[in-house]
Amino acid sequence: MTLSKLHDLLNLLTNAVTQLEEACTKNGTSIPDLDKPFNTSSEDFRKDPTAALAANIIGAAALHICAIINPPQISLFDIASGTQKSAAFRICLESNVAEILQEAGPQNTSGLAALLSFQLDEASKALAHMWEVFSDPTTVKSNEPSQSAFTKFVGRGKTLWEYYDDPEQDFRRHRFNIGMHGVQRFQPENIILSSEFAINVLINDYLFRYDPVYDWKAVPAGSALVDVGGGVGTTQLCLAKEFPQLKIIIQDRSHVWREKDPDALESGRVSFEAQDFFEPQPQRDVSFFFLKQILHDWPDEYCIKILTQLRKAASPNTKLLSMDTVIQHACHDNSDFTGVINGAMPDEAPFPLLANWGAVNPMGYRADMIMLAFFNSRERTLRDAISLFEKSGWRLTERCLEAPDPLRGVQCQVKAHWRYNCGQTYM
Ligand SMILES: C[S@@+](CC[C@H](N)C(=O)[O-])C[C@H]1O[C@@H](n2cnc3c(N)ncnc32)[C@H](O)[C@@H]1O
Repeated sequence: MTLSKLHDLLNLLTNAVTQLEEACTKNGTSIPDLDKPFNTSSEDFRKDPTAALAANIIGAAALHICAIINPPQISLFDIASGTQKSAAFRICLESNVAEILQEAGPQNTSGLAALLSFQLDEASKALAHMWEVFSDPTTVKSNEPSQSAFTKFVGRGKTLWEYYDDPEQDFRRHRFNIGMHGVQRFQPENIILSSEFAINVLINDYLFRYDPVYDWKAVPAGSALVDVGGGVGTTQLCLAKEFPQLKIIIQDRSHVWREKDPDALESGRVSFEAQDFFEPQPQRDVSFFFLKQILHDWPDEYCIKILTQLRKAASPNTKLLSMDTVIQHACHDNSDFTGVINGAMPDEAPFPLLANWGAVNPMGYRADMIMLAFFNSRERTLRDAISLFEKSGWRLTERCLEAPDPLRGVQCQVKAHWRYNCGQTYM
């Protein structure tokens, strides 16, 4: 390879630093100072989409340069020894050394700490057994959650959800539920509310577009939204507060339902229902079915069962909103969904970066591995999603990128919001 690629990357990086500087000067923000303790306001600069994108370009270009220039054996050892950092981190976390996580107050930090703790406990243990699953001809191609690394080697025959039902695992189940609050730390605050957003950002001559999730204000009073597998109900709380005209029903397995969010209940606009999503839904008028981080837990065959139950309970006007990661290919994708699915194609990184933003966009791919280890499931590409929904009687009509900074490093578990319509396509 000639050195020109390095020059290209360097130019990209330098231009992005200039853009970031201009955005920070305009907004009166600054970038974090590694010599000072973490402070929530040190992340404020990313609220400006131009600054957030510039930061991503800088990070992606810098890591891309490292990948080219570092000796391969060092890169390999970094990967292989990653468990040392995880082990040290877990000790810090469990023994409360990581006081820094508490600086922003318990509401904001406990979710993140619980999520990290889950990652270092259940998830790390399951991932450690991936080779055993891959090297066994009876499990390597399995699409059954009962054959996953977690079920076979950690849950001793129980899937994650069955494992959490065991009273001995009350602590871990509780931690998982709190950890789902932590997931929100990787998304824009009030992600579900991020409607009425339509920003265009021009950076390094590339146009980035952000779309609305849903125009909740336009929803008629009394409309019912059913959050299927909604956990303890945190996602819906802000929706209930902002849009009191909505009637919100949160469904989950009965064990989770015991832990429902007290704030959500107090609001009086949210009710909880024990409901297995593989079973028929109660017959009633539902305006929205909402699925957040449910489908990625299940292999296709199971997703089709869940979606088909929702389809059977839907009226012609029912919409299905699904929030999940959309995995991007590392190479350029020239699919064209123009006129078929609004906002279908993700914004790709500028050349010569990898189209999927490479190392600054790791979250979706990490989650993909976790879904495999726990459930023999996966994160899906847009094409995967289209196919899944088609097979279940739904038509994917729209994909909304989150706003305002979907490409932010840690946030790159890009929550895409797909809007589905009950069309004429139900079999
Ligand atoms: C990854 S969590 C997502 C929770 C919530 N939607 C959120 O984003 O915070 C998956 C949820 O699916 C629930 N779940 C698993 N199996 C279920 C089933 N058969 N019926 C209903 N909920 C189920 C779990 O209890 C858990 O709360």
